[in-house]
Amino acid sequence: MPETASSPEIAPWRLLLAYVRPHRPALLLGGVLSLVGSFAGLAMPLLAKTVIDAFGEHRSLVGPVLGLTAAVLVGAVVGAVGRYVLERMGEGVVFSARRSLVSRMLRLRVSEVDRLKPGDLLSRVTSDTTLLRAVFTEGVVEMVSALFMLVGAVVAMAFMDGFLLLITLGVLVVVGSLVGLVMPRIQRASTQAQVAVGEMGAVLDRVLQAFRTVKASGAEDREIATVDAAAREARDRGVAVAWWTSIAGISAWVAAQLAFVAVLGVGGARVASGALEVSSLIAFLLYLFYLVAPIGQLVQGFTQMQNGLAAVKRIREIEDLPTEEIGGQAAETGTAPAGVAFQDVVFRYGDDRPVVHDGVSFEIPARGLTALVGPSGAGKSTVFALLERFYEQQSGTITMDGRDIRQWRLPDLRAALGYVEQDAPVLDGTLRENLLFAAQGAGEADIRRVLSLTRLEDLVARLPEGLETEVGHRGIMLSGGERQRVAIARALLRRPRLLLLDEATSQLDAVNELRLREVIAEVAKETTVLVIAHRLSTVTSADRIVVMEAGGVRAVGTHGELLADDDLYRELAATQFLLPT
Ligand SMILES: Nc1ncnc2c1ncn2[C@@H]1O[C@H](COP(=O)(O)OP(=O)(O)OP(=O)(O)O)[C@@H](O)[C@H]1O
Repeated sequence: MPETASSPEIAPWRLLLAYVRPHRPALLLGGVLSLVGSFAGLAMPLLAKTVIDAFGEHRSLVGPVLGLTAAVLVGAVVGAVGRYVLERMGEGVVFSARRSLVSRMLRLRVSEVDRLKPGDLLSRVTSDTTLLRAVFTEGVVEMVSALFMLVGAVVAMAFMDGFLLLITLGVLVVVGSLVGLVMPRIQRASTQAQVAVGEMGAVLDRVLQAFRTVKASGAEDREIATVDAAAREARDRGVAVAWWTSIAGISAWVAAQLAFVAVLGVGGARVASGALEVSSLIAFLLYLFYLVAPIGQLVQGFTQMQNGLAAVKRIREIEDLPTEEIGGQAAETGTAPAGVAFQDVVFRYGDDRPVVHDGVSFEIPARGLTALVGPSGAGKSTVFALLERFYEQQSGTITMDGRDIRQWRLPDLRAALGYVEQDAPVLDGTLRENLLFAAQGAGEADIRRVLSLTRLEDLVARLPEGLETEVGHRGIMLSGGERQRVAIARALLRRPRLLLLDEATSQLDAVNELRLREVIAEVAKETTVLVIAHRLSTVTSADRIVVMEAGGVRAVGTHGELLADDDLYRELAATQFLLPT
């Protein structure tokens, strides 16, 4: 399977070969067995001729009939084994393509995934990879064996009667040209069909992501119509493939019939004149029909090839996207609370996007609670995204422990951070799996400590199977406050040196808010905590508050200092944090 990225100019068939390279022995074995099967098939008319000749010459039929039977049996068995070997190899190709695609996908940069539609990505991993299987089982090998049959039949026919062969070949050339005209249309339609299936996945994904909103907005019918339009497009493209394939098929069939009539007429005359034996004419006609199947096979194989090539291009588009660079050398980074600093950081999400950070500078010492506040869109969550190195700033420096985070090895940097996103998701699985998600090695004592710290013991006691209870879509749905504390517990189990907590904007009830404040205060005693704060309780108990506005840092201070000195903060406190004025 291809390992390297950025090779847009490589021809798709080369990419296809790269997938099959590790499976060459199986392809060879399966191919040879299939050919042997075809060869047995090819011998059939000749063997039939020996039976007819023996009959005509009053010789024993035992030998020729046994030969014919053996050819049928051997051909069937060997062909079946060859087919199995190829199917098996096809599954292997699909498996390795899926594996490499998934591992590539999870290592993509966040900025790349931002631009992709999840549903389309899903369809590339599931349905496009499936098309690779058919390329080798029904594509390449069928085509090779069809060619073999064609050539074999033509050679055998040449031995029997050159003149009749000329007639046959004339018809074949006409068919070949017709099929050649149709092929590019099949190719175009199959690419469009796959794009349409991907698009349908993307539309469906959008609906499922916002399922409740769709229902609450009464938008079911409209969304059904959107999915329907995408499905219709996929169907139309599929029908176009079927249309052109059958045009190619019927042309081959009509040509064979025409050739049959011509050969029967001319051949009959030649038999009458004694230039040709009856048995040879029969064998010739059998071979003529043998040509029909391989031509159909060629058309079918070519269609599969086109599907596969289109799929390989779509798969490759993902494989060519840049992945994260791990960088640096593994280093012992300790477990002490970390200090961080932003210096003149300038950042935008893309070259054509507006500036989000326009010279952000602040410093946070190790240990204690720092609150980031500011109007919506000021760039607070972006501070976290940059610290996690989901994106890279265009200029300026971000340091942790005084060292530029770009010099850190990425896994080391992230291991030092605990990250709780706004509306942090609960993953499908047990509560224990959710807690251990970021720290697989954590022990029972660690779990108990974190559960007590995040005030989750009551929840665990209430759940029917405690930590082993399934939560999320397939199990018990947790409340907003519980989800948030589970997310904090998950981040804390990592023993972060810096905890990044993006408070959800949704209002928590008084009990949950008190619990959250206690949790944050306690965690801040042990480690550095940086909170994007939307609540008064978090802001007032912070050691320092960084006020952000329009991509810059406007002021830094304690709640009291900022209330006295900063107008924006006063306004925020009065409105956003519900401070009595
Ligand atoms: N992944 C992204 N791609 C492109 N633009 C983004 C992305 N994330 C955020 N932005 C833009 O960057 C700006 C700052 O967003 P950010 O989420 O950092 O603000 P915020 O201060 O955290 O806001 P809020 O308090 O509403 O969460 C916004 O204008 C937003 O549209």
